[in-house]
Amino acid sequence: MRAMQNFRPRHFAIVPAAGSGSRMGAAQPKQYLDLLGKPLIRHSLEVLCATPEIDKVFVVLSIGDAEWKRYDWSDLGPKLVPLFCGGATRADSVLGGLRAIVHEAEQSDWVLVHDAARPCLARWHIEKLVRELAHDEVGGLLAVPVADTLKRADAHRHVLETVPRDSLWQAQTPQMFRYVMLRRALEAATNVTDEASAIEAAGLRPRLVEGDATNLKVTYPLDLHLAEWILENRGSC
Ligand SMILES: Nc1ccn([C@@H]2O[C@H](COP(=O)(O)OP(=O)(O)OP(=O)(O)O)[C@@H](O)[C@H]2O)c(=O)n1
Ligand SMILES: C[C@](O)(CO)[C@H](O)COP(=O)(O)O
Repeated sequence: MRAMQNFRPRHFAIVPAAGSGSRMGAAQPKQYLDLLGKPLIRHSLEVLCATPEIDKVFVVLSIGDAEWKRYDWSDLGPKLVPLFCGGATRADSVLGGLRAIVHEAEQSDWVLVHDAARPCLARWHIEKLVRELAHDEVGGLLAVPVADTLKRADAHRHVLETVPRDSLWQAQTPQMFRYVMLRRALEAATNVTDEASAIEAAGLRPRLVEGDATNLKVTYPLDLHLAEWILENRGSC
């Protein structure tokens, strides 16, 4: 237990990076694809490690990951800790990471889960999330309001309904919750695609913190080109 006099909840980042990138269709997992001369994963790791509010960055890699050790990460400093405990699903990988830090994280510490597949994370995204959720009872996530009209379709792609979009948001990452709350929620959850879903299933209501569209998830080949443009032109957009 840490001394109370210098008590400040710590912020641990967990970066799930154990996916196969099947929708990208590349020869290697998308987190290692070249993006402006460095592996895609490195972009958000650099930002997380350089952000003073973040105390440690745990990267969850697949057990058989043979790419990680091909790179020199030493310039990112001692904050960065690789964990070879990825699972079959993203939620399994995040839970594996949470379990791996059980002796380091305390109940009141915050965990920020960030997709390795979101390389355009900016420091202001992290700082805004940490600032706006600092006193929140539950925690929350970066999100952007839905801008397109949304349709629900049947199996034959015929429209069933237009979904009112005025209260719809697209979830992003980082998603930030207290360590024990998040671990227990994920241990109880089934078939969740983000951390907030597990928290909601526990009967709690995460807060949305507005980010922006530059923090896209690189899922399909086009997204890699969009990420490249964003990283090269972020200052002017
Ligand atoms: N078993 C898994 C699956 C995904 N992820 C990570 O979760 C993030 C978001 O997942 P996604 O974009 O779906 O990545 P992939 O699962 O690799 O992509 P795909 O679904 O196209 O295979 C990625 O950083 C990915 O590496 C993970 O750590 N463990
Ligand atoms: C966590 C997430 O990025 C929020 O939008 C998204 O759910 C990840 O989905 P994926 O299918 O695992 O990429």
